[in-house]
Amino acid sequence: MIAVPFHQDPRVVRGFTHFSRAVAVLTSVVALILLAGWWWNVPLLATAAPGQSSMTPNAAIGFALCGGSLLLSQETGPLRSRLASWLSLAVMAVGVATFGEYVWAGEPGIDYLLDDSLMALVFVLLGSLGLLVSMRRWLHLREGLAMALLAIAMTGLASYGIALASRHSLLFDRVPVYTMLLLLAVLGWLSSTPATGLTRVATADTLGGAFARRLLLPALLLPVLFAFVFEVLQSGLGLPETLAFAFMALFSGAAVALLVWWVANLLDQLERQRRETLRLRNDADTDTLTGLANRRAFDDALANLLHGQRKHDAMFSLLMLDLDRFKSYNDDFGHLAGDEVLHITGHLLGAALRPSDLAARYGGEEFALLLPQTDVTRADEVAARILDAFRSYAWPRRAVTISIGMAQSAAGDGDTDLVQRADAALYDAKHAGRNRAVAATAAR
Ligand SMILES: Nc1nc2c(ncn2[C@@H]2O[C@H](COP(=O)(O)OP(=O)(O)OP(=O)(O)O)[C@@H](O)[C@H]2O)c(=O)[nH]1
Repeated sequence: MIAVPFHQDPRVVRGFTHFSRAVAVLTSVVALILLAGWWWNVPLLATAAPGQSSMTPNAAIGFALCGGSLLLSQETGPLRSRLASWLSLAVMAVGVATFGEYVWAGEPGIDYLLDDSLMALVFVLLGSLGLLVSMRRWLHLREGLAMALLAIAMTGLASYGIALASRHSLLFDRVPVYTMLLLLAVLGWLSSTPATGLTRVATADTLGGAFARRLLLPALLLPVLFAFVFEVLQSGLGLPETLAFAFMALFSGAAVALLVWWVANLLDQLERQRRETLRLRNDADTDTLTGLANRRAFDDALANLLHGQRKHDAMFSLLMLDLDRFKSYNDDFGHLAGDEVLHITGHLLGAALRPSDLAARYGGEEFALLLPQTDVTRADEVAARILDAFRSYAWPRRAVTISIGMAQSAAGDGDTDLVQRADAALYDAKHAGRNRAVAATAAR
């Protein structure tokens, strides 16, 4: 399979970068506010969420450093990226210190995310992720770290869903603020390199990109919803466990079906848009009388093939074709009859070609064929087929013939060289008596 490069949507890439910066600022500011609240013992600021205990310094410092590192990692310049790496190292140090406190201090002098050791792990992972992103190293490892952190944050959020449904204290204390900061920080790090790794698909200007942008967030929220619904069924409504499971299975199925329906709807909408765009583009590139490509489309295709010839030595052939004594046909039978001949010519040329070839109306009663990866010997066979098709066609008024000039592309061809060679060969075909094909090399 040919490797086709990824195409990013620049607006989406900018959006991801702005999101990442906003996350960096938000994380730092929230963490600093909570740290100030803890320092001056302001209950309102120190409290992570109503009714929950305060966010203590380790977590606040860790998130503040993480936000700073995320902000600096997006700036260019070796000094800033080195500073970003150091800040991420400091985040790891917060994790290690937290773990030390947990193991050796005996009493937890710190607050915790899910519990002490898990919070320590979170900061070690978060710091490692930041360090690797800042250094632009080991893509797969850092994405593995991001996924692990995302799983921790999602577990926290799911537990929040359960707590919300049962209205009792949270499964993991102080989940909302910590978990939201963690979730934002991970998404912020992933978005900070929008053109690499997993994020690359979400910023692509393709169908896959559109899906990823619309569906990833709802998919991430599903576990929270599931946990919430299950708890409502069991504790809120007091259903027996079996019944709660049965309803849950029903709910999961319905949720997945809804997601599939959403995907199908999106696919349908995007496909219809794509077809309409193709139709408009096709209309703009098509000659209405003959149904062949118009001059503009021919010029584009020729430029592409010439580019391929220069870059990759990809040879192709050009055929210039001109109806014989068409003026007298018009004079004898009228312009409309002449138009009919042009229309039939479009059919005959289109039928003689492979899907990869291009037949165009070059202008008036002159046509051009582009045959990729075809040398002049093969082009001669195509020309013979076209001449035969013209000879054997049951023309309505009188037989119509066509003359053909052929030329093969060559290294060093400029923009007009090939057309000039094929035109010269066509001129020779006319002068040799018409109703024939002449190759450019023979013509010269
Ligand atoms: N009906 C019709 N005629 C066209 C169209 N475009 C160009 N023509 C006619 O095509 C004729 C071309 O004539 P010439 O260039 O003198 O060449 P020819 O009579 O085909 O003679 P040779 O090319 O030497 O064989 C002119 O009479 C144009 O009016 C078109 O869209 N419809």
